Amino acid sequence: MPPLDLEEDLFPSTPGKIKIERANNYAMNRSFHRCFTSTTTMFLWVLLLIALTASYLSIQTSVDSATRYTSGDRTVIGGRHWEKQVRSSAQISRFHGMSVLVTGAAGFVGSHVALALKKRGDGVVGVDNFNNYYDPSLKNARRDLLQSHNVFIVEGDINDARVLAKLFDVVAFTHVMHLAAQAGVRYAMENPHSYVNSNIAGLVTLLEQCKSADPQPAVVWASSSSVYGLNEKTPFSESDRTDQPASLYAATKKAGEAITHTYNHIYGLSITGLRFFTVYGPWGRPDMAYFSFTQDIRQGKPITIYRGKNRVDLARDFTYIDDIVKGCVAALDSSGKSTGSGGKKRGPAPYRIYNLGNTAPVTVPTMVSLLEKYLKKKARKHVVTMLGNGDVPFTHANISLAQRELGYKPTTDLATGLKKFVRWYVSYYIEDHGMPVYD
Ligand SMILES: O=C(O)[C@H]1O[C@H](OP(=O)(O)OP(=O)(O)OC[C@H]2O[C@@H](n3ccc(=O)[nH]c3=O)[C@H](O)[C@@H]2O)[C@H](O)[C@@H](O)[C@@H]1O
Repeated sequence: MPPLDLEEDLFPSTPGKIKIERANNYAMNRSFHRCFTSTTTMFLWVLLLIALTASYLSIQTSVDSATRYTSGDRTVIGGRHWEKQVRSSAQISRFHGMSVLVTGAAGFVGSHVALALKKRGDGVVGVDNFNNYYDPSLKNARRDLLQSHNVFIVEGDINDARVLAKLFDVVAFTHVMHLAAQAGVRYAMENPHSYVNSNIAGLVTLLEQCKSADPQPAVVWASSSSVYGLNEKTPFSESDRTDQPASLYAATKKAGEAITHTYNHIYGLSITGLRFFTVYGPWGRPDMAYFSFTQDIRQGKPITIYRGKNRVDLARDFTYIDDIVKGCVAALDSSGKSTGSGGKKRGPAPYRIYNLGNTAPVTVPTMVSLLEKYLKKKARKHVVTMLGNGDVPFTHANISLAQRELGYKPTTDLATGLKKFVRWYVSYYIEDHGMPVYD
């Protein structure tokens, strides 16, 4: 009689188990025969796989190197379809409109700025590496939103000079809105190299492309309020010292300001650096406190609130996204031209730095109580003394320079802005997924 569960014996969980447990001849013969047949089949499959892999690799090497990249929707970068999408996205539909390359276009600020520019008739092309620093599905959703407004986002890294060169081959960008960066203050202790990679190496790769382009674009880019570091003089003004950063993140942004200055000085690139102050709002970054607190409060999880020395509450000059977008667009509009071309400077070009804040610092516990109100749920608060993790106790922007030169005037206070954020959060995460709005 053959053993009943032969299949199980042929795939023993412990190698050799079959011999010990089932040693009758019939089983051995059948096993040997089956094993032999399956080994031959497997061998043939392996041969086939090797042949397929070899032919795939040979096709790939014969194709232009730039076409090896593929975009998120598997569009071949540099291919005809890709080029058509880039051109269509860069189409200007208003008199004296700009064509803008937005880096970090699937990010929080990038997606908002890209959409605002497109809506008023500028040509916009995005580039983003869709990394997983936070949930990439949120970035994909932002991409879908932009796509529905005919803004195409190329999936590529700003460190990839070939992708940037391809983009500039296809479109003579008048402006670059550079928002791609490794954000977050505390994460720099976990992954320091990602800050150097994006905020320094990536910035230089992008500037190299901009300086060589003919015509050169004007560059507007995101610096950070964190460059004021351990300063105690408030509010922070652009002319204040920025030589005592409290985090590696801040240090890379400060380095970015120095690097952009050299490209302005040597190559005549028009540069505007915007020091953003804790930007928040709909479609925001889940790593930021207001966002992660919202998630935790909703789920009944405890939140950790940092407190300064002597039990002083930490405070931030929280700035609403719509105000930031207006500041970015005004900076682009007023940027002035780069003077060089093909890597040669032909005269001095503007170099500007502005604070984009709200000028109304709010403490973290007050921010939490606003969230509690809008979520209709109490937070489980765990208050701890601020760790030496790169945080600064207080930020407060002096925005008079941006007010004067950009016409920047923030209009949204934290209560109004957080209410809008919670409304978006509920519609995006809860209503869209069929879950109850409030617990
Ligand atoms: O203004 C800026 O330049 C920076 O603003 C934010 O940095 P931060 O102000 O630290 O924003 P959050 O991480 O949202 O923290 C806000 C406040 O909440 C506090 N916090 C954060 C996290 C937490 O678990 N508990 C807590 O009390 C922080 O100490 C801080 O005072 C952004 O995350 C940076 O990318 C940006 O560059």
